[in-house]
Amino acid sequence: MAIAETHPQQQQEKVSSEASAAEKKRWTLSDFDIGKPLGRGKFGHVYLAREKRSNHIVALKVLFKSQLQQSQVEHQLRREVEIQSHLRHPNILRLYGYFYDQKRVYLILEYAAKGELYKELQRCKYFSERRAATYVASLARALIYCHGKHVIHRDIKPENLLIGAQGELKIADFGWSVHTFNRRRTMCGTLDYLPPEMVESVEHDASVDIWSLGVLCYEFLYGVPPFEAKEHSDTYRRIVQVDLKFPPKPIVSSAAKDLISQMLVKDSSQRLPLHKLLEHPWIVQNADPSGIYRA
Ligand SMILES: Nc1ncnc2c1ncn2[C@@H]1O[C@H](COP(=O)(O)OP(=O)(O)OP(=O)(O)O)[C@@H](O)[C@H]1O
Repeated sequence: MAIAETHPQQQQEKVSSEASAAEKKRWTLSDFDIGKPLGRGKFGHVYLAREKRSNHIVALKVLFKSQLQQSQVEHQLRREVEIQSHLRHPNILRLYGYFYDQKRVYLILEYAAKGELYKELQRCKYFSERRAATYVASLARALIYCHGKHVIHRDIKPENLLIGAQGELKIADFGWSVHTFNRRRTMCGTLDYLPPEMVESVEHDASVDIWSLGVLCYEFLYGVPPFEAKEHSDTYRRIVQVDLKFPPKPIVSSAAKDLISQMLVKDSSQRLPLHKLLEHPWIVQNADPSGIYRA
């Protein structure tokens, strides 16, 4: 598929290695037929679009440069594009490429046909254990993949999750993600000189995603996040104290509560590692191995 070949890194490499070769293809708006609006975000709009040559359906996110500049998020966007365009996983929304004109930046994204997860959660109030476990397992797999590439998401929540055509979950927003080792350091081999606390800090930092996944698992099953409170300061206090309570309704199995309790642990080194999560009885018994929830 033509469109998959053109993430920015590849464009860059091709341009430098084939400097004298024929002009390298770059995306422009005229490569796409624009369809219905899919939604709007803080910085622009998202449209259904079709790449004319391949007929491939994508979501085209149009961001206004002026708004990005005003909110000083250009740096964040650059990082998001750099990170997301290099990730290939069935549960991570693909970013195929980008282009820009004078006023706008365009992101060519995988189209998630079933839309936003948080709307589904609002509609259902809370999910069944089968559905929640299937989603949690697929997110754990996606995060294991990210962490293996030293990428920490840091912002796992229902608003950042989309649902694909088959019902599979897709992590969509990498705006707060970080690449924990800069490439020079790893590639030059200076890793050898890093002290243990810095080597360990990768694992250590990655455990923030385990916490967020625990919060998300709770929210899937109860319909509200675990440390919710009227005032910000109360939520803050409840998080710091890990004031975790399981309400009597809806009824949730003790296996699910056990898993959540093992993820929402204050000492980050004691949180259940994601590969262990996949072996937890609640996941094994409830998650659909295909990663697809069928109603
Ligand atoms: N790849 C996609 N496939 C299908 N629908 C999408 C896709 N990306 C975005 N949308 C829809 O467009 C809406 C706006 O997306 P966008 O990412 O711009 O904003 P947001 O995530 O809601 O907010 P923010 O501006 O804070 O990032 C989403 O809420 C979703 O409904």
